[in-house]
Amino acid sequence: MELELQSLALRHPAARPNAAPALGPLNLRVVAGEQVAVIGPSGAGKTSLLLGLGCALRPAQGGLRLGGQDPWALPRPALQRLRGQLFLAPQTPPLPPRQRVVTAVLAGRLPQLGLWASLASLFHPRELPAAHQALAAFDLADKLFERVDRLSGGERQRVGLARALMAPARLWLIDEPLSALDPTRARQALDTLTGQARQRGVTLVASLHQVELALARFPRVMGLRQGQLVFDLPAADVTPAHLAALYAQHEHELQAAPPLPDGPPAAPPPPVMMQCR
Ligand SMILES: Nc1ncnc2c1ncn2[C@@H]1O[C@H](COP(=O)(O)OP(=O)(O)OP(=O)(O)O)[C@@H](O)[C@H]1O
Repeated sequence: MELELQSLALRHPAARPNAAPALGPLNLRVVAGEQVAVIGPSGAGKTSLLLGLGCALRPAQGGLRLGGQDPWALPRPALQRLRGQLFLAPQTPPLPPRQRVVTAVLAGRLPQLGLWASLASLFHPRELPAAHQALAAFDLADKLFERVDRLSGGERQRVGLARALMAPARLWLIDEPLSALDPTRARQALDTLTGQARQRGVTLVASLHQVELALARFPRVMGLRQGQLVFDLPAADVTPAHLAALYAQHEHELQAAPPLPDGPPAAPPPPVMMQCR
């Protein structure tokens, strides 16, 4: 799904009336099937951007087009249909505590089921093989019938990501998918997400605190700071100077410079050093 922002500004309903917008005004275009990482210090506007793209936050100013449509100009049923084509994964997936993992993952399918089929699926999970496959992609196949409240934080986060593989979505909006994962799991989860998005032709926009992974795994990287776009570049063109400017006064969120994209190939890769949280 293609997306376009024209001087888009976003405010949270609870924001002080005189507060600056959480995001923008911002111009942006992402073509269908593209993969974009959004980085920036805490409070930069990354989550707000994803909420705006996911039609969970109404523009305060400017325009938004998703797949060529202005979602906020659509009649309600059409807006609901459009929302069914978006998958918005919050940092902490809202998983009911006593729910089984299988039910939580199959909930990703709900936008394409009717009301009765949705209700029935709560009691008699259908499509078990698909749920199993989605979980296996995140190394969670053995948790299919486990209760959600018996999972670790990282496992819960991966269940939230497995839902994306079940969703009939054309746009995945993923907020900090790796915050509860160790470095190895983080790399695996990101490879699964980007690989699956590519296979399905889904557009992927993900906010990340792991700058080195954003640069290594995404072709395009946007830097946000105080709601403004600092850069929007191919990952290979992002330099340590860009990152230093993006994280100025927030250096604790960026503890080391990334390996230079065209640095000497003989050197062994440095350990994962940039823990931005
Ligand atoms: N629910 C809210 N009500 C009012 N203001 C908010 C709300 N959520 C975020 N903001 C404000 O909007 C701005 C952008 O916040 P946002 O959560 O989008 O940043 P972020 O880059 O995702 O931060 P983080 O990396 O810490 O998650 C901040 O100034 C923040 O204080």
